[in-house]
Amino acid sequence: MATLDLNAISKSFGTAKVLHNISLAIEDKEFVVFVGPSGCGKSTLLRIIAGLEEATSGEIIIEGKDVSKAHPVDRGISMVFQSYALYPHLTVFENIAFPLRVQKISGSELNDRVGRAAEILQLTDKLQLKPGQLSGGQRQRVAIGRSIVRNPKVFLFDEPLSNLDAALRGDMRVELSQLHRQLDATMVYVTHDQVEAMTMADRIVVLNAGRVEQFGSPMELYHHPATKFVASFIGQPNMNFIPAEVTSVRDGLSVLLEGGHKMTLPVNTSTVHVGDRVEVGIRPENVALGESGLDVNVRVLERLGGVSITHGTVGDGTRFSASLPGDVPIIEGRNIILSINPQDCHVFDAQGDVLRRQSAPELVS
Ligand SMILES: Nc1ncnc2c1ncn2[C@@H]1O[C@H](COP(=O)(O)OP(=O)(O)OP(=O)(O)O)[C@@H](O)[C@H]1O
Repeated sequence: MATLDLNAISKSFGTAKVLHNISLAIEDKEFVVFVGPSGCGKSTLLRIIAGLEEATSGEIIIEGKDVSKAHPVDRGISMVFQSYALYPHLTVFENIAFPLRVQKISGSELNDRVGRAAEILQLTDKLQLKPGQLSGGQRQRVAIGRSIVRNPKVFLFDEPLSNLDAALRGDMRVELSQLHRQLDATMVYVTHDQVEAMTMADRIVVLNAGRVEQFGSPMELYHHPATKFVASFIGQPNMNFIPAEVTSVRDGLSVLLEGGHKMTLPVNTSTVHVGDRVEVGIRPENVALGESGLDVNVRVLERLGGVSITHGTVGDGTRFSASLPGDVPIIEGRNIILSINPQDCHVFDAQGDVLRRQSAPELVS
């Protein structure tokens, strides 16, 4: 298996620049997920790694070797597509064996490699069926089997679960995580689904408009988002953002939140001044019903059983959601007071960059 380094990758289609100077060092056996909204460039970046698209500038290094100009089949990578791309007239066995036949591998080696892939993917009793006789999840496993038999250095996945229904997607997430552990392989996975990114990745690359917003472990991104974009993309339900005015920068950052609540937050104040506008980010799960705190008008209450999600507003109508205990005694239309621990707040400047916490070490983004 292998390391994968991207050095200053840029890509333009005509005059449209879709990737800007992307550098990433992916470690051996790492499961890295590229996540971001539609059009941010994640598929293009994956296709450049695969050799299906050429970068305008920059280098792709696999296991220390520059493969930027190498043909896709010579890069030691294997890609699993969203559309499975199975041959309907061939059996599962022949679909999985296909890349080996192209490489003129036959006999017992072919049987062994297909057999091993089928075993890992629990397809052994399906080998004589045709793709049309399989469920969506089983078809996706056949597509993955076709990757496994090639013993690639790096596996690439382009939204492989997006054609599956929600329940099956959940199952396949677990299967893919197990597969990663079993194969001990370097994997790069593209999705727009932050839940897939959070649950499967060793590290996540958050892309926004062709740039890397942040590269870090799921919990780093959750606890220490570098930008408002990352903060709003990672975590369910989404983080709340309340406009605020800086009232003091002595002994922490004191702010007056829209709606009148005052707080002093333990963040680095070197780049903000009294009178500046900032936004305070608060996760729905970081609040509790209290005696003093944020005054929220509850518009809608969603009882999910174990938790209740309230959707409401503060101040002049800024939306605010809270995740509270299932049986919480709340009535729609009434106001509630939510207490907030200043340690749980994130503060973003006018550019959307986070003000680092005083206590937290600087994180490399
Ligand atoms: N062959 C192409 N020619 C011109 N523009 C392209 C081409 N391929 C992609 N683009 C543009 O590049 C940008 C990035 O596309 P890309 O498919 O990489 O985004 P994505 O993040 O994977 O989005 P999605 O989740 O919708 O697939 C988009 O603006 C897209 O229109």
